[in-house]
Amino acid sequence: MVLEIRNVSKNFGGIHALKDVSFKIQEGEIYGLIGPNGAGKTTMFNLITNIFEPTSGQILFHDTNITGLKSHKITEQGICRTYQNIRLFSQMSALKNVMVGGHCRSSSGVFSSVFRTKKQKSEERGLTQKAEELLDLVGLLEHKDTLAENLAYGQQRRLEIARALASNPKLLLLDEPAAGMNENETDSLYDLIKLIQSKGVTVLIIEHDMPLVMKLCDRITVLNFGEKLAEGTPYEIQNNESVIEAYLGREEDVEIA
Ligand SMILES: Nc1ncnc2c1ncn2[C@@H]1O[C@H](COP(=O)(O)OP(=O)(O)OP(=O)(O)O)[C@@H](O)[C@H]1O
Repeated sequence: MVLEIRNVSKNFGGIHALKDVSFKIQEGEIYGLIGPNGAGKTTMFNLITNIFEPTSGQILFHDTNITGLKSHKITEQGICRTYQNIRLFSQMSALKNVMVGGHCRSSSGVFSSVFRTKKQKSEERGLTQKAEELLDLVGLLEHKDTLAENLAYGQQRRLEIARALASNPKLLLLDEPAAGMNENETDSLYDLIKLIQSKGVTVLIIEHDMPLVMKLCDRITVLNFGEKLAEGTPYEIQNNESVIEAYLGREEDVEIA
C-alpha cells in the first residue's frame, strides 16, 4: 500500500472539514478524489502534506505513520504536490523553477553553498540535466529559458508538475490540474499523467473535470460535506445513486455519467 488514510477527521473551529475518512491507494494507481465544492478535498491534501495536522486519525505512507511529520520530511519520504492556484516563481525561467523543486533533495551542506565547492558544482550540473529531462517529459524543453509568467496557462500547470517531479516523488498529489485548461490542454494533460504513471509514480488527483477523472482514474473516492460518500471504479461511481444525488442535489452543472 502506498498511502493509507485511516479514520481521518479535521475540524476548523466548528467546521467539520473531514469526518472519519478512510481509503487506501495501491502502488501504481491513479486515484481520484472528487466531490462538490467544500467537500474537504484540498483539506485532505493539506493533511497528507502536513500543512495541518488531523484532529484525529492516521496517515500511513508505505505502512509508516507519517501523521504530524514535518512537511519537508514528507517531501523527502517521496510525497509531492501541486496547488489549486499556480505557485510558480513568475520571474524565474522554466528551468530554474524545476531546479528549485530538486534542491530539497540535493545533499550539499552550508559550506558548499557558500564556497561553491566542486561537489556543489557537479550537483548543480546534475540538477540542470535532471530539470531538462523533466521539462522534456512535460513537453516544455523548448521553453526552458522562458520566464514562467510568459508561459501559457496550460504550460504553467505542466511546469508545476515538472517542478513537483523534481524531488522524485513516489506519490504525486495533483490539485485540480485541469482547472482553466481548454480541451486540447486537457487531452495532453491526460497523456502526461498516464506517462507519469508509466514511470512508476502513484498519483492522487483532485479534479472537477468529470470526463477526465472517469477516463484517467483506476479508483475514486467521493467526498461530500467532509464524509466519504462512495469509493469504487469510475463505472461504479458513475452508477452510484448517492453520488448522483450529491451532485444533482446541489444543482451543479456536473455530469458524472
Ligand atoms: N484553513 C481553514 N480554516 C477554516 N476552514 C477551512 C480551512 N480550510 C478549509 N476550510 C473549510 O473546510 C471545508 C472544506 O474545504 P476544502 O477546501 O477542503 O474543500 P474542497 O473540497 O477542496 O473544495 P473546492 O472543490 O471548492 O476546492 C470548507 O468548509 C472550508 O471552508
